[in-house]
Amino acid sequence: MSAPVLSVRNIEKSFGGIQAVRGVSFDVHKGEILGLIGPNGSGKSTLFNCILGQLAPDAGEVHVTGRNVSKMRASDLNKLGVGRTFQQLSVFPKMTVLDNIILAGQEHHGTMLSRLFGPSDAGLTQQAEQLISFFRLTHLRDTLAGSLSYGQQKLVDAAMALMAGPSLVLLDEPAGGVNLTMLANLKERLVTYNAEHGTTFVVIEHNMEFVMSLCTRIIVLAEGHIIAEGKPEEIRANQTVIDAYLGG
Ligand SMILES: Nc1ncnc2c1ncn2[C@@H]1O[C@H](COP(=O)(O)OP(=O)(O)OP(=O)(O)O)[C@@H](O)[C@H]1O
Repeated sequence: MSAPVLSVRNIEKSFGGIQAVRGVSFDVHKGEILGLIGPNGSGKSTLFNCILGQLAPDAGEVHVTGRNVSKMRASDLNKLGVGRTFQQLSVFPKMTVLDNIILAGQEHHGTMLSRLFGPSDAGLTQQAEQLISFFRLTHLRDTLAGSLSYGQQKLVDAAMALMAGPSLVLLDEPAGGVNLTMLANLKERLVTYNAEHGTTFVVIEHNMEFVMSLCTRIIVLAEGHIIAEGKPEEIRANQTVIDAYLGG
């Protein structure tokens, strides 16, 4: 069997006296859409930031397709084929949808120097156009991103994360603040992208309906450790999970 796309091994992270993540381990295999859920303060963001090289864990390792990336910076992880979105939108409001997405591709492809003096495009426009079409944003291609609805900006954000042609994408609360119609659209597009490209997704999300319908497997964190893991229907019926959410 091939190496997991993502292997998280015994990650620990404390802030002063607060043990935010207490020895978390899990694997994610190619093509999975893994949901990472848990009550507020359970350690999801801290774990995400440790995986993505934005926080140095106190202990543990992160492997991407068998390679130890524990000490790697976020920008280098991106070059290895790991994409991400942020809880806060990362679009530039005064740039068009197309330019935002091309810029995300440029960040993946090269340094500032090569972007200034290298070929201006390198196929990025075509790739960006394809993603714009995929997310059904063609009519907004030349619109300034700042004038889009919040949900539309979330779609642009997702397209930006996919510009690197990543094998693994981490989505940080993709459904936050998005209306129901746009949410259904976002979910359907992510599922289709996953089916067409085999891209692996890991998703932190508070919206239970979204997570239950999007994910193939769910891991539940509480107080910094994993309390349950399984298919959405198993998690929905798990009494330990229900108790954790009710504060039991
Ligand atoms: N930079 C920090 N300094 C101090 N404590 C922190 C820091 N970041 C997180 N914590 C604490 O670590 C614990 C886990 O927080 P974390 O944000 O990872 O949880 P979460 O599950 O993502 O929460 P939420 O769902 O509310 O975003 C919390 O007790 C939080 O207060």
